[in-house]
Amino acid sequence: MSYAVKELFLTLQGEGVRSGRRAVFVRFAGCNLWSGREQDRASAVCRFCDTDFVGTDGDGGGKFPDAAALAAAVSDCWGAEAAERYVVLTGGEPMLQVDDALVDALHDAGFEIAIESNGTLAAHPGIDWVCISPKAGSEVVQRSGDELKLVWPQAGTDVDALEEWEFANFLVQPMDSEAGEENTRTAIALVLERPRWRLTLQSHKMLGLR
Ligand SMILES: C[S@@+](CC[C@H](N)C(=O)[O-])C[C@H]1O[C@@H](n2cnc3c(N)ncnc32)[C@H](O)[C@@H]1O
Ligand SMILES: Nc1nc2[nH]cc(C(=O)O)c2c(=O)[nH]1
Ligand code: SF4
Ligand SMILES: [Mg+2]
Repeated sequence: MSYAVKELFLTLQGEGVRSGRRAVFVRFAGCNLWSGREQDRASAVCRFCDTDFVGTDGDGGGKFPDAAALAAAVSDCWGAEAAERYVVLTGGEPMLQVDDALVDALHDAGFEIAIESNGTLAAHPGIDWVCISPKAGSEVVQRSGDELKLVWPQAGTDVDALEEWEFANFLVQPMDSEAGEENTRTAIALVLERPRWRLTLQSHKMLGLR
């Protein structure tokens, strides 16, 4: 299978439990909860997306003809260091494209594989670190993993129901929007009410990283 990748870059994981870790990010093109076009945002299932995932024209992006080609690009981007090789598959929605061949090729290249997914498609069982970020109004089928990252606030979210899901970590991330500061305050209030949850901030945005 070929893969449509918007951009591919080296940075630090900015979000979640593994925030601060050196990682290659592969941002797959396309999402099943929004077309990515501004004129469709108001009618999309997911309306707060902070990301351009349309097309393959970003830095390091392109159409990769097969898993070996994409794994080679990830490896080149990481560099020679053999230890702690770490790749984050994101998007758009990565589970629209991630398959056995890609998971095997990345593992063969020595990478630990993380995913950032909206959870509407089952995560590939070979992925080593599963982060699911549920979207109100969508049907989440992937209800287990390493971290559940709830962007807050989202009207229509049943937080009690989310707490029944099988995640090792429950994180709340303020929604980046015009109401950003208020969103941070309400996220803090959620954590103060519910000790099981922890606050995570999008540190890459504060640090000027991608
Ligand atoms: C762009 S999404 C791509 C992966 C996948 N489609 C998903 O939604 O999880 C990457 C992460 O950014 C989060 N995110 C998107 N827009 C955001 C915003 N405006 N504020 C805070 N987090 C946001 C998502 O919830 C997700 O955890
Ligand atoms: N530095 C950095 N960390 C991230 N963690 C999750 C991201 C994403 O867009 O999936 C992201 C991102 O876009 N940049
Ligand atoms: S599901 Fe993820 S990529 Fe898709 S629109 Fe929402 S935040 Fe953006
Ligand atoms: Mg991002």
